[in-house]
Amino acid sequence: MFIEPHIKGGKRGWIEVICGSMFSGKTEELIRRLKRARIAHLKTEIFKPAIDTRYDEMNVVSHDETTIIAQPVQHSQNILLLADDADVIGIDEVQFFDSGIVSVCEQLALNGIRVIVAGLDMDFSGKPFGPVPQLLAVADYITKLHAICVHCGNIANISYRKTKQSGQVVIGELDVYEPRCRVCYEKGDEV
Ligand SMILES: Nc1ncnc2c1ncn2[C@@H]1O[C@H](COP(=O)(O)OP(=O)(O)O)[C@@H](O)[C@H]1O
Ligand SMILES: Cc1cn([C@H]2C[C@H](O)[C@@H](COP(=O)(O)O)O2)c(=O)[nH]c1=O
Ligand SMILES: [Zn+2]
Repeated sequence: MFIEPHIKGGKRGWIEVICGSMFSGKTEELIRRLKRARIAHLKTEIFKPAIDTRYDEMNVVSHDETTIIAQPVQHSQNILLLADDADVIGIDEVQFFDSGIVSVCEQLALNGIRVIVAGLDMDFSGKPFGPVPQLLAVADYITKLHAICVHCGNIANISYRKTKQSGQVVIGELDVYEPRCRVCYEKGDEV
């Protein structure tokens, strides 16, 4: 479990990254941290890339249907404009943002904001996904989560794509992806 850092005096910002495969609980963990911040009477703002309309155009929704109100944005720079006077900012599906999201997060943290981002560390082929490696490099706190391999019940670290689509970005759910462990991932369609 992630323990919120206790900062002595002054308003200091920092960057938290929650990463892992699909179904590992990234969105649930993001929502949990944001709800706790609200309980502490902190002002929160939540953003997601406009491309992700799977469950809902506006809200961030986990696979288990936990929900929180969010603002869809087209470009990372919009977040700086919409941040208002937030104490805590959450960003889901951060892998889909342009590379400018890294400096946006750093700027927000410099401004004293706690920035929590959640996203896929790897795509379906095992390649690092979009800005996530750079975000991991500049993060103050990192949480790596794991799903359960749908074939053997072990810890799953990667999202296996069940279709033949080859592009990096293919929005989908269990119809397109399943979380797998290393061994079951290597077996491909022969699992
Ligand atoms: N194979 C699986 N392993 C773990 N959780 C799963 C699996 N399949 C479905 N789930 C559900 O997905 C939830 C996590 O959803 P979510 O937070 O949206 O994950 P992520 O954002 O990492 O894709 C779990 O609490 C569980 O109910
Ligand atoms: C592995 C992988 C995933 N995607 C897409 C599929 C989903 O729409 C999101 C991930 O959502 P989650 O909250 O982490 O379950 O990303 C993709 O476009 N390309 C990939 O390689
Ligand atoms: Zn497995």
